[in-house]
Amino acid sequence: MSIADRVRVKHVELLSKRRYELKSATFDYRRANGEWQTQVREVYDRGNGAALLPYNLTTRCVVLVRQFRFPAFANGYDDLLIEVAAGMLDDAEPEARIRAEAEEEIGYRLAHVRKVFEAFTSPGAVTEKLHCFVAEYDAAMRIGDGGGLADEGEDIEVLELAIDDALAMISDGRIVDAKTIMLLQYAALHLFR
Ligand SMILES: Nc1nc2c(ncn2[C@@H]2O[C@H](COP(=O)(O)OP(=O)(O)O[C@H]3O[C@H](CO)[C@@H](O)[C@H](O)[C@@H]3O)[C@@H](O)[C@H]2O)c(=O)[nH]1
Ligand SMILES: [Mg+2]
Repeated sequence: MSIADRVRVKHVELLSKRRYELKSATFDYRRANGEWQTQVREVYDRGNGAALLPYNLTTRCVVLVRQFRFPAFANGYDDLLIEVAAGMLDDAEPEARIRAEAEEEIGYRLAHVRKVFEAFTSPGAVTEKLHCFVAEYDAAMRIGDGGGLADEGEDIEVLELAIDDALAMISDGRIVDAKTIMLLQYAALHLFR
């Protein structure tokens, strides 16, 4: 099913373009009752991304990262964020990008990675679609310390946590990142039983 016949884009204005693009779109939308309504929406386009939860069924552990996120800090979160490893695609294929991020951010060279779902992370304002992966890992796959690219400002700590502890950290507010919550809950439902 297409909804293209319900949308007529009339005007798109570029508001800002430094590293990424912020636009304002004016469009007509045909409402459920058939009436056309003009709307204006700001749209932030940073491209798409990929995220990964490595898991080990024998040790019942997962690998996460901890890093500073200025937008969360600006919104009152006074701590480093605990997240899954993730990166922006920069036009690469999601699987290739997430394998590279796993090496850069957590220092693991993974064997099989498996996409489990795609998710729009903030569809009212941001175009981003996130490709979410899981992968089995073990100690033999560790090839380095991870940590990210210091010259891009990354300063990433690698955390290996028991899945039960990570799930408890969602409940008590120590994990507040959406993609991380989604992947941990996926793991609880489908991987660790
Ligand atoms: N100079 C500059 N650097 C930026 C800016 N925005 C991001 N960066 C830098 O660009 C790099 C992007 O690193 P990635 O690992 O590719 O991306 P990410 O920030 O981890 O993104 C992941 O998480 C985001 C938040 O959940 C997701 O939005 C994204 O899709 C991806 O999953 C980081 O070094 C980051 O600091 C900016 O406006 N200016
Ligand atoms: Mg990243």
